Amino acid sequence: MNVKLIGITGGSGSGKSTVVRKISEAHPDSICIAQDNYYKSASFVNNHNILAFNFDHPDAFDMDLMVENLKDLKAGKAIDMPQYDFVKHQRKPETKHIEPKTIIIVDGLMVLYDKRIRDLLDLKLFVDTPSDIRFVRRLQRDIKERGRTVESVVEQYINVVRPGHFNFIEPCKEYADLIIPEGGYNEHALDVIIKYIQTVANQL
Ligand SMILES: Nc1ncnc2c1ncn2[C@@H]1O[C@H](COP(=O)(O)OP(=O)(O)O)[C@@H](O)[C@H]1O
Ligand SMILES: O=c1ccn([C@@H]2O[C@H](COP(=O)(O)O)[C@@H](O)[C@H]2O)c(=O)[nH]1
Repeated sequence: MNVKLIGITGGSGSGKSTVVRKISEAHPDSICIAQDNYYKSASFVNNHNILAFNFDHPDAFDMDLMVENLKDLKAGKAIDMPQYDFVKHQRKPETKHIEPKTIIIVDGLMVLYDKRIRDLLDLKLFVDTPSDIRFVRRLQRDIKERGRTVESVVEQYINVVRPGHFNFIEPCKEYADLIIPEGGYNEHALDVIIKYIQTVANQL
C-alpha cells in the first residue's frame, strides 16, 4: 500500500484542526491522526494547579507510541489510537480503531519537532497565526469546550504556552514545506493544498 502522510503544525489556536477538517472534507477517504490523542495523562491537574504539568513541552506526549502508530499506518497496518479528555486532562479508557488509508493527515503542536515523525512526513505544513489572535481563540475555546476559567487560561498561557511556543514550535517553521498564514479560513492556500493532495492521491 502506497501511503502519504501530511503533517500540520502551528501554535495552539493557530487553526490546525480547522485546516485538517477542511482537507478531510475535500478528501473524505483520508484519516486524521491528532497528536493531542497522544498526551500523557495528568489527571491531578485542574484549574487551580494548571502549572502542575507542562502540556506545552515535547515530553508531555507519548511520542514513542505516536511514532509506532504512524509507522504501522504507513506500512498499511491498522492501529488502535488513544483518545484524550481535555477537561479531565487524561487519556480516555477507550481507543479508536483506525484502518489504514492512502492519505493520512497528522496534526499537532510538536509534529515537526520530533525528527522521527518529521522523517515519516511527505508534506509538512505550518499554520502561522499571530499570537494575539491565537490567544483570543484559545481563551474562547478553552472556556467553552475545555471546562476552563479565564484565570487558568491566562496563567497557563503566560507561564508555559507562550514560552513553549517560542522554544519548540516556532523554530520548526524551518522544516515546513509550506507556511499557511491565518490557517483554516485562508481559502487560497487551502485550495492549493487540497488540489496538490488530490494530485498525489490520484497517483497512488
Ligand atoms: N481563520 C480563522 N478565523 C477565525 N476563527 C478561526 C480561524 N481558524 C480557526 N478559528 C477558530 O479558532 C479556534 C481554534 O482553532 P483550531 O482549528 O481548533 O486551532 P488549533 O487546532 O490550532 O488549536 C476554533 O474555535 C476555530 O473555529
Ligand atoms: O490536558 C491538557 C492537554 C493540553 N492542554 C493545552 O492544549 C493545547 C493543545 O491543544 P490545541 O488544540 O493545539 O490548542 C496545549 O497548548 C496545552 O496547553 C491543556 O491545557 N490540558
